[in-house]
Amino acid sequence: MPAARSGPADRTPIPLSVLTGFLGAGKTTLLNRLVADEGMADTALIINEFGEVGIDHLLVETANEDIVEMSSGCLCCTISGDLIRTLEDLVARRDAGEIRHFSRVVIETTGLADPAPVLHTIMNHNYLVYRYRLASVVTVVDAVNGMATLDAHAEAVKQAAMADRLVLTKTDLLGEGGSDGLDALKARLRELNPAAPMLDAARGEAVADRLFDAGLYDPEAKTPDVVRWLAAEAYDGNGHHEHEHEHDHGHDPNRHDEHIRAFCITTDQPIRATSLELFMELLRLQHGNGLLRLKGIVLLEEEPERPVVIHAVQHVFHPPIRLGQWPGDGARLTRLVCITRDVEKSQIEGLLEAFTDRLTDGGAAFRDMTLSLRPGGGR
Ligand SMILES: Nc1nc2c(ncn2[C@@H]2O[C@H](COP(=O)(O)OP(=O)(O)OP(=O)(O)O)[C@@H](O)[C@H]2O)c(=O)[nH]1
Repeated sequence: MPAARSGPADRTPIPLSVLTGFLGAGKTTLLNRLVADEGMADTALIINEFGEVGIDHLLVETANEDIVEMSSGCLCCTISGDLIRTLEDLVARRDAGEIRHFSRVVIETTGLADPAPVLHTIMNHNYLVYRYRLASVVTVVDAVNGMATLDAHAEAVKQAAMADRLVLTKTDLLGEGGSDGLDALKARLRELNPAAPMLDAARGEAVADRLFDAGLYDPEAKTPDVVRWLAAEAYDGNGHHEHEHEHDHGHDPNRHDEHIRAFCITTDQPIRATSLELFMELLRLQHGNGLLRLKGIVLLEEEPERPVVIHAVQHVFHPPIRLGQWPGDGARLTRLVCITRDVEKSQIEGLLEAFTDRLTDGGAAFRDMTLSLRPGGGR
């Protein structure tokens, strides 16, 4: 196996994407196409079994029993032991130059899997959290059965709501008159998840670069591209996506979608660094389960010119990242985009206000009472 390493090991955290989607949605079919995609050349793909992905014709070299290299350069590996071991092993072999250098990891989850525990596993691991960072959640949705699956399964709704990219499969099977159904499915997905681009697999749109380069960092420039990542404008406007349980549009109130909220909270009130930590901690404790995704850029009182980027998937918060300057038009505004299940905008807004309110000195009471519990709390 050729080693692509020269000099010291690259310690830049490796972007990691999770590919999910309901049973039979078309994950394996998509992966089959992707392993031949040149855009996968620097990717290590983690799947459950080689048998599921018909890779034999693309196989170039077998590094060992768990890892094979495709003609595209994509490394394909099965889970050996558990996911933690596989990820540790991959990065150790890359550092040692035993396998081809890769700069992206994609993990395929099984059909019923909730992607959150996969991310928890990695982000709660003392070492892996520094070697990998979440780039994107990609959710495959079947255009033929998608509506029925969303009606029947809360997990499918959750998978769609927490995605950074949505891939529609089987649109080729819709035929004449199928476009109404497709439009309705797209509208439903858009309401669940206002910002995630939808890519049509049958039209060849689901290529590696469009699927997996959805993280905070611009893959070319390797600098944070917060404006693209937050896509805060997708949550603006008519408030339709913030559907605060009005039940005025004839939906079955038991539909799983009715539990999902997608909204953006904006404020020009700065927050102190310690208050931000407490805000995140309380958010995690009170609403972690329902916080499907949270992405944000935050105005700090101590250093208003250097915003902090925060990112959470349910109970797990990434280590915050401090930027050198404000992105885009430079407006110094805290923006939090949230996709939640059974958590209202007013609940998160209220919590943030408690920590930014000048009258209460930015939640001084909370801070003073709780800081002693968190020795050396900041990252
Ligand atoms: N016509 C058509 N068939 C598709 C497409 N995507 C998937 N299929 C078919 O749908 C079936 C299920 O696809 P898979 O790729 O196995 O689905 P999966 O999500 O991996 O399924 P699980 O591993 O069971 O969760 C297979 O028969 C595929 O051939 C598509 O875009 N068009």
